[in-house]
Amino acid sequence: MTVLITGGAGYIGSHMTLALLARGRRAIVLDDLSTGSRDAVPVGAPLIVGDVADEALVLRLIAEHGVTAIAHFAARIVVPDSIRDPLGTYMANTMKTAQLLRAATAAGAPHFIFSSTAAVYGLLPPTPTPETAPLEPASPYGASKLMSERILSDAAAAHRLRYVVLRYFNVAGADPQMRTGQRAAGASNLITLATRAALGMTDGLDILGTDLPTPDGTGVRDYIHVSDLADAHVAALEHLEAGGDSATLNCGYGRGFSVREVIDAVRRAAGHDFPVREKPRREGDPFISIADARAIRATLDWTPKLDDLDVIVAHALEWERHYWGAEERKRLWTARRAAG
Ligand SMILES: NC(=O)c1ccc[n+]([C@@H]2O[C@H](COP(=O)([O-])OP(=O)(O)OC[C@H]3O[C@@H](n4cnc5c(N)ncnc54)[C@H](O)[C@@H]3O)[C@@H](O)[C@H]2O)c1
Ligand SMILES: O=c1ccn([C@@H]2O[C@H](COP(=O)(O)OP(=O)(O)O[C@H]3O[C@H](CO)[C@H](O)[C@H](O)[C@H]3O)[C@@H](O)[C@H]2O)c(=O)[nH]1
Repeated sequence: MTVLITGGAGYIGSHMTLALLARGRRAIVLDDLSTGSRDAVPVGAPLIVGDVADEALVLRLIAEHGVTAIAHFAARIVVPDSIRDPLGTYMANTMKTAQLLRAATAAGAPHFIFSSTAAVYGLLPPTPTPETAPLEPASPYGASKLMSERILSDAAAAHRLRYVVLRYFNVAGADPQMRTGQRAAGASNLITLATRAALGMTDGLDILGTDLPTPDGTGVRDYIHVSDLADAHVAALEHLEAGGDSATLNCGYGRGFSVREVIDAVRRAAGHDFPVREKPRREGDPFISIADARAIRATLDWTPKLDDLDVIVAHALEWERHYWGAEERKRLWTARRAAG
């Protein structure tokens, strides 16, 4: 009963590995370290450096370790990169998911958990957004994930495979014990950027749009703590192991916060102010993105423990401080100043 975690050296996969080990489960990590980091893989889970599309390798791992479930996190995740390089994105996300599924079905691994995204819903979904909302991804990234969902459901229908697709909303925060967190220097998500601005690693934060049709004019998102998200994966695995049906579920808390509310939370956590500039809206950003989270609550045995923006932001800030260290923060700040 070993779980193969692809992308387990990355941000979310490393949290799921911790969550599994905490339950006394066996986990192995397959990661090519393209964006992940060796240090992120928790002690207790062997790391195999390799590609999810290496079918011979995956077949060998399944046989040698007795793999009964695959949690597939490995992907290229940067939306603007997917617009610049759609073919690379489809190859990395969609084709490689198909290749991984070919190995999984050939070896008879019965359970599969897939990391999808709210980006499958497009720019103007109904809010809160149910799983039945129109699927109109606005980027190759969202489309690559939607196509993977379809491939997975077709493969499951034809083989002895059951799955849970989790469509994440906005993932943030870090392990409360600071064992792992966001390690990408180039991370572009709001909470990471705001905490780095508060720590003086950058010269401030841009609010991307203050004239949106939202209560305070800034974008609204459903921020979910990464450790709660990891627990949702474990609950999804246990659902499948208990004989539960395949399911596609939103993964969010079902409530939203604006950019200004996030900034206020970061100011509270840091105990001081930091520079904030008002800029035009970002092309292709949804105004509001909030999960209709009823289906996940009804389907999985999952109770979020960290549904509090102040907690999410405090953990993100503590991680940034802990991970980067004072010297590195100073170096990043100086490099940023030199770059203008
Ligand atoms: N971070 C978010 O806010 C968010 C939101 C929605 C969905 N997701 C999805 O969650 C998953 C994990 O995202 P993350 O934020 O942890 O990203 P990440 O970049 O930190 O992790 C991805 C990991 O996959 C590895 N990888 C990439 N291609 C690989 C390959 N071909 N073979 C083996 N390993 C490979 C990378 O080295 C990295 O360790 C992704 O599928 C992403 O699309 C993330
Ligand atoms: O410097 C910034 C960065 C972001 N924002 C705003 O903050 C909100 C959140 O933006 P993020 O970049 O943190 O997240 P997105 O909602 O754009 O995207 C996230 O959710 C998507 C799903 O909808 C995808 O999964 C994507 O990978 C993931 O990063 C948005 O209103 C955005 O305009 C700012 O004001 N300033």
